[in-house]
Amino acid sequence: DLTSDRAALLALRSAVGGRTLLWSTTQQNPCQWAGVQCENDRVTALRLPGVSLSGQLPTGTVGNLIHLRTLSLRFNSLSGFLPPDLASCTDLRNLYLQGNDFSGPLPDFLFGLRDLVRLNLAGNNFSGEISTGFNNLTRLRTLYLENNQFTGISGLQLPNIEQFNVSFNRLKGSVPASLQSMPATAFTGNLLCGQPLDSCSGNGTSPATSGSEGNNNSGTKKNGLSGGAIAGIVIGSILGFLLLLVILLFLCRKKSSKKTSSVDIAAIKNPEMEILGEKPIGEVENGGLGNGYSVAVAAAAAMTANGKGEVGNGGGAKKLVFFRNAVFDLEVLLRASAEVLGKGTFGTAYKAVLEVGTAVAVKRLKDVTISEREFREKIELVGAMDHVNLVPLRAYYYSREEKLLVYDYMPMGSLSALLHGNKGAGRTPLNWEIRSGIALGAARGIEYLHSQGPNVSHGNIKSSNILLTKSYKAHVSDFGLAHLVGPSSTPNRVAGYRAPEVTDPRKVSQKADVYSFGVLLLELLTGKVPTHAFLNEDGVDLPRWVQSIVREEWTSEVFDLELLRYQNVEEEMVQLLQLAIDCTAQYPDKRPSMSEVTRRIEDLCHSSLRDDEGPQPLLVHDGSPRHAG
Ligand SMILES: Nc1ncnc2c1ncn2[C@@H]1O[C@H](COP(=O)(O)OP(=O)(O)OP(=O)(O)O)[C@@H](O)[C@H]1O
Repeated sequence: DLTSDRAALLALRSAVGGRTLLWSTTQQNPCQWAGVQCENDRVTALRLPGVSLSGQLPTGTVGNLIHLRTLSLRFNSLSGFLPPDLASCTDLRNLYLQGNDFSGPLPDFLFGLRDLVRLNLAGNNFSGEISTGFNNLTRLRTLYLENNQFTGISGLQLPNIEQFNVSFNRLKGSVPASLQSMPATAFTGNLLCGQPLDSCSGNGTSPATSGSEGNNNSGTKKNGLSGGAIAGIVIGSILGFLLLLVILLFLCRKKSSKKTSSVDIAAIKNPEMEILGEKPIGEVENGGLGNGYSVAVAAAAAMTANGKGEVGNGGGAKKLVFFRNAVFDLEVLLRASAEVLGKGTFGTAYKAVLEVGTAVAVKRLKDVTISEREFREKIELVGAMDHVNLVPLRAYYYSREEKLLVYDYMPMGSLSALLHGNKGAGRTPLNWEIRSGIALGAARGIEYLHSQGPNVSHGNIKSSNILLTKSYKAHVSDFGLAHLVGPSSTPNRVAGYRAPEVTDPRKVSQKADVYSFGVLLLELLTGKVPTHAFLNEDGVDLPRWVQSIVREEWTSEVFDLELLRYQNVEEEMVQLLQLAIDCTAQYPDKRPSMSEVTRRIEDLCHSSLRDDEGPQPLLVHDGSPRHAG
């Protein structure tokens, strides 16, 4: 009953201490204690992540909480073996023990916990074989065992597993057949071979064809190309050749019209502009709203010269180049007015609202020091990026005097404004769901950029470059612009996000993007602005401030008060915090890749949605009860 559960919790408190000491023993009902959750007068969930528990877990503590469904003791300093009486907790579905110092081989009783759905033992000192006992756990969907000392993995059959990682152990041999569809990152940092890693043949230790899993198919598959693959290569080559031909023709054509290319936008003889009596674009900078001129009008003026979204075929002017089909009517755009959205590193951004109500954002770049050719090459690459979590660049305009970029307008503005803007009444509270969703969207956008090649990076990740739709979907903006402008135009406010190794803002590596993203995560979690202002206030930057607090084991002190209202997600918050800390590691090599970052955020979003199996089991159509997950 609850009395015995209370006694078990008190035994835990006296054995491993930590912030469980804050539990009020005068309170008879343990269900009120931080991290404890009850149902029907029994403790069903115990979550004590990052509360500096230390030492060995003795029997008679968690093992006596026999109705536990979720046990989370992650990111503490627990050590030694797991208590054998944990075997009594047969209702356990979620067991999170990552980030401790547990050691020894995995105890057999673990494989008697048949209801286990999620098991995370990553970042401990477990050793020995990853036992085939796991094959008994048919409900298991998540198994994280990375960063331990495991030595063997053969015979593992987990056909239902969805999330799996055994990277950075001491595993040898071939990857078990049932796990070959997992990404290679699930196995890296071991001496494993075979799909999805390199083929086993050649090293003599564990050839794929004679591997313990005996997957002969995978061996033969790797050695020869199928007819389809050969046909694909041939067709691909022909298409590539044709593409090259088209590019060459395009370049020749461009060269022949080079003489006319210095005509700028203001010089375009456009009747619409004369009717409107607009000022030249150079006067806009200080005028902003109300000077009777809009950048969009200038852009539209440029666009209407041939009515097809391209200026100057034969007129001698430059082109406003669209990357995709024009989504707005140019005639309508002509009548749009612009308002200043703000000045940024690369120039001023304007919002142009069309008569029909649609809006575009137009950015006027300043300090573009690179040549026209280089600019066009780089901006073409930017325009080619296409992902749901990027702000699409619709078009650009280049002349000696003016460089304009036309983007989709994002109605909810930036994450920065959302986090640090209106703090008063009427503000929409930013709950965990919104924040973690933004983190995930932004991560996916950046991951996509990084997937374009090892040298493709964003270069300017920060909260004012994460723009939001009405449903708070995150879109990464400004990608690639850092490579277009001179170093002089980088203001101090970027400094809070910049990785320590970055000296030239035009040369920002992917790992430096990861650092900036880590700072952004910290900003999301703490609600603090990572600028120089912050640095002056506390004498250290945001990553170091957070690290110092976490080191002092007061993890929850760092979180934004608005977030702390959502106690049931503290586990996920701590996990995201840990990720942010990993991303802001001083040395680039120690930081995770963006795809790893995305995966980890996906996992924790996943677990915050499905971590708790509520008191009411879900009913499936056949009427039998089914637990979520
Ligand atoms: N497509 C867009 N939709 C809505 N708002 C935008 C859009 N692009 C930029 N903004 C907003 O306009 C303002 C100025 O943006 P801009 O990108 O020029 O500068 P920044 O993001 O503050 O700094 P940086 O230039 O270093 O990225 C910012 O508040 C930004 O959130």
